[in-house]
Amino acid sequence: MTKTEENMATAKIVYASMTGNTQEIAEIVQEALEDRGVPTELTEMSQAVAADFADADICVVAAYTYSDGGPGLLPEEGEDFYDDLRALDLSGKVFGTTGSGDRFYDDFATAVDMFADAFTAAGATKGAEGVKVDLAAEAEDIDNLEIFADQLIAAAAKLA
Ligand SMILES: Cc1cc2nc3c(=O)[nH]c(=O)nc-3n(C[C@H](O)[C@H](O)[C@H](O)COP(=O)(O)O)c2cc1C
Repeated sequence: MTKTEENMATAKIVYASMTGNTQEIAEIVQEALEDRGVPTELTEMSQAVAADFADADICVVAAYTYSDGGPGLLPEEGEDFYDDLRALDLSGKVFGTTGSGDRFYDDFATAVDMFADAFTAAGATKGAEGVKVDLAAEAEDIDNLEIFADQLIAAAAKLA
């Protein structure tokens, strides 16, 4: 496992965002983790490969949900990433998922659940329930994202 000198966990957040809502959510999580002493790398999904999670103790995906009329609900740039993620061995790592959606849709923020399933398939341990945000994050969402960060850190400490 990757550890800093103080035996503190490190985190990696990969996000997909079309209009900025999920990017902001990812940045809120990054800031919350860093405020709590966890060095956190933030990468846009099309610039990342799932195997990058091998270098982190806490793995986070933040993704919007996008239904194109077909069965797909993942961001287009997330489809390969999703398949690659499922095929990894991330045992010993903690994961959390979050993202923006729109309550107007029946499949509200379903990508948050789908990425959680992919992490589970990869053998990672869920450190916090997924946080689904309706459009842009508001004060209550920010509180929930800070709790999410706390729970991920606590879960990583337990696994270490
Ligand atoms: C064509 C289209 C389809 C969408 N489908 C869904 C959907 O199935 N479920 C959902 O929760 N949100 C859906 N959304 C809403 C987006 O997920 C929402 O606007 C989100 O805030 C976008 O996040 P971003 O700003 O990070 O890109 C859809 C948006 C568009 C434009």
